[in-house]
Amino acid sequence: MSLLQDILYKVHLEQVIGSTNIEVTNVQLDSRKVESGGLFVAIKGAISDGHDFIGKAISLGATSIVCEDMPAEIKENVTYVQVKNSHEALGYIANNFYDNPSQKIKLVGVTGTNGKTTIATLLYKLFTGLNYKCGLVSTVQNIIGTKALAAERTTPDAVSLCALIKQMVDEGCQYVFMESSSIAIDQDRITGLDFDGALFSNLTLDHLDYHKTFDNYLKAKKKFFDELPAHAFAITNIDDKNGGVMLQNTVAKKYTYSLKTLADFKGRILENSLTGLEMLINETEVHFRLIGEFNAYNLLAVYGAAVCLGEPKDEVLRVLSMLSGAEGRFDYHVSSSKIISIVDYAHTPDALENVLSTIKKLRKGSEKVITVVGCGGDRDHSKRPIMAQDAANQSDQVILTSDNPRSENPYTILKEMEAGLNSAGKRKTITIEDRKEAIKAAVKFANPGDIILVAGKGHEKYQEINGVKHHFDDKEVLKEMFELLEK
Ligand SMILES: CC(=O)N[C@H]1[C@@H](OP(=O)(O)OP(=O)(O)OC[C@H]2O[C@@H](n3ccc(=O)[nH]c3=O)[C@H](O)[C@@H]2O)O[C@H](CO)[C@@H](O)[C@@H]1O[C@H](C)C(=O)N[C@@H](C)C(=O)N[C@H](CCC(=O)O)C(=O)O
Ligand SMILES: Nc1ncnc2c1ncn2[C@@H]1O[C@H](COP(=O)(O)OP(=O)(O)OP(=O)(O)O)[C@@H](O)[C@H]1O
Ligand SMILES: N[C@H](CCC[C@H](N)C(=O)O)C(=O)O
Ligand SMILES: [Mg+2]
Repeated sequence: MSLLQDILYKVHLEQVIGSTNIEVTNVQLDSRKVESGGLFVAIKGAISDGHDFIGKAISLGATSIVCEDMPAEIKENVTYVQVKNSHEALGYIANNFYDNPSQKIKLVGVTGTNGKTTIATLLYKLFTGLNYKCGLVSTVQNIIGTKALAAERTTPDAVSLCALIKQMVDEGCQYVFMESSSIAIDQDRITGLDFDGALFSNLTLDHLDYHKTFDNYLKAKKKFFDELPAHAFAITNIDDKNGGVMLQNTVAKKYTYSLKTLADFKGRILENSLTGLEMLINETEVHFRLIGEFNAYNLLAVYGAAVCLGEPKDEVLRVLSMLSGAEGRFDYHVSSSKIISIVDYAHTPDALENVLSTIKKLRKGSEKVITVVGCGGDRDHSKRPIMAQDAANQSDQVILTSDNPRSENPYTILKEMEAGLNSAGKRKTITIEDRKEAIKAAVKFANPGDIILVAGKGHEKYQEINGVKHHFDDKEVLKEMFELLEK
């Protein structure tokens, strides 16, 4: 329990009606979860307006309300706090309510279009390997020590996030590695957290449905670095066009990593094959189990962060060389008839291009590349035609299929993808809406030595159709089809 006046520390107040000298027992941004003695923060969202649920929150026992607009009806025994920005206020309130857990551990955040999960997961595995108890907040899962919890989003809302970090602190974690998605940064889900370090991977096309312009998307990522404290470190990929911009206005200690130019953490790829990466990192030669140039970047970022956190370089490289990546990221399998299948979470044009160019470089001879790919519904439309053509550019055969159609008609999504194909692309592409049938067709088309890429869903264990999540697992379906067709 805490006093409302303490919980409001750092919040920009406009007006207060009622006493702030009252106890708050729970903080909620969803009226349906409010319990007796609760503080309800009304947020204007994309779908609904939390201000419409203030009455409901009070009927469930809320005694404090934080809002941008004062309601017409003011109830006795309820304290109303008007703020300029409810999202930002919620960030500070959540941190104060949970007693600022991020100040009690080392917290490192990762942002960028692609690579966040990989980098955060590798950091978690590395520091666990260095004998620390660690927490992970990621798209695939959240982990406290060795206990895995399901993750609903990449970066949870401010209340769930602070509660999670508090649990990590209470259970003795010394480090927390987390993904900071651009949407979460924009919605102040990470406002008020005390970061010790931040990493930037890259910025390419995604989430324009939400951010509207590339400039807004860039600004959301940059806000993370602009708000870092001076004691934190900030590491950027200087080979990315926007890598420098990210650190322009930060007061944190600045570091760079690169595969192409001089940098604090400099890497060079000596060999890139299906057995892994042979790299020179700041003059030390190391072999890694991860595959592909994009993972060379991820490994450099992880190495840089570990060095910034004071770990001995040789020990970092020794542990890092033994690690595998995150589930569903370049997840590689060879069937009994020697057909190679790769499940990868590439769901942006850049990621798809990277995965396919990695596959291309790994090909030895005349093996065919068969790509199965779709695009998610209720997400950025602009990436759909581009991803179809990207797939066609670097594959011998493309099967367009459904990803998570969500509330959209899957055929509309597929039509938008097909519209991006040039005539050569059209000739090698077929569309099979049913994802299971699409994977089956790919396995049928493949001969020994050929490579099947199933892109877009990676670790996901479901397919979301009209608000219902049906069990679906690309790796499981591939296995089933190999068993069925290779008998
Ligand atoms: C577009 C977006 O990010 N939406 C998120 C956002 O919703 P919103 O603010 O628009 O909420 P809303 O539904 O309009 O409701 C407004 C407010 O009214 C409240 N409400 C609503 C109904 C009610 O009865 N009572 C009530 O109090 C809601 O709790 C909310 O506070 O805030 C909600 C609470 O945190 C999130 O659940 C919701 O995530 C939706 C489900 C989502 O799909 N988000 C995705 C796009 C997302 O966040 N992705 C990123 C990036 C992914 C990546 O690249 O890895 C992520 O970090 O996961
Ligand atoms: N550094 C990188 N640069 C470009 N592409 C990458 C990089 N790292 C991974 N990828 C590709 O992007 C896909 C997603 O990687 P990852 O899950 O690590 O990214 P993410 O930023 O967490 O994505 P999301 O925002 O959806 O959670 C991978 O499956 C791979 O195809
Ligand atoms: N975190 C990303 C994941 C996309 C994964 C893809 N399978 C899809 O459903 O579009 C998002 O919510 O936009
Ligand atoms: Mg992620």
